Amino acid sequence: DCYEGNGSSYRGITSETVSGKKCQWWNSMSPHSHQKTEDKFPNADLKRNLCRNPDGDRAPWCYTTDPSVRWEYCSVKKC
Ligand SMILES: O=S(=O)(Nc1cnn(C2CCNCC2)c1)c1cc(Cl)ccc1F
Repeated sequence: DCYEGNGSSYRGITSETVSGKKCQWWNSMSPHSHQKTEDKFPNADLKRNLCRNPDGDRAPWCYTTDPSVRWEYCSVKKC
C-alpha cells in the first residue's frame, strides 16, 4: 500500500520502519515513553503498532522497538 500527501490520512497496516525495525505499540510507553496517545490524538487512528502520522510530519512514522532509536519513518511508499 501507499500514502497520499503527508500520510496524515494513511490507514494501512504497515508496522515496520525504513530500517526494518518493528514499530512500538502506540499505547505502550516502552521502550519509548511518549505523548502520542490515542486519547490525545483521537482522530489519528493510533491503533496497535501501525504506522501513522499524528503530528503532521512529512510521512507515516512510528516509535521503534529499538531502545536506541526513538522513532523512524515507515517503509510505506508515497502513492
Ligand atoms: O518525545 S515525544 O513524546 N515524541 C516525539 C519525539 N519526536 N517525535 C517526532 C516524531 C516524528 N515527527 C517529528 C517529531 C515525536 C514528544 C516530544 C515533544 Cl517535545 C512534543 C511532543 C511529543 F510527542
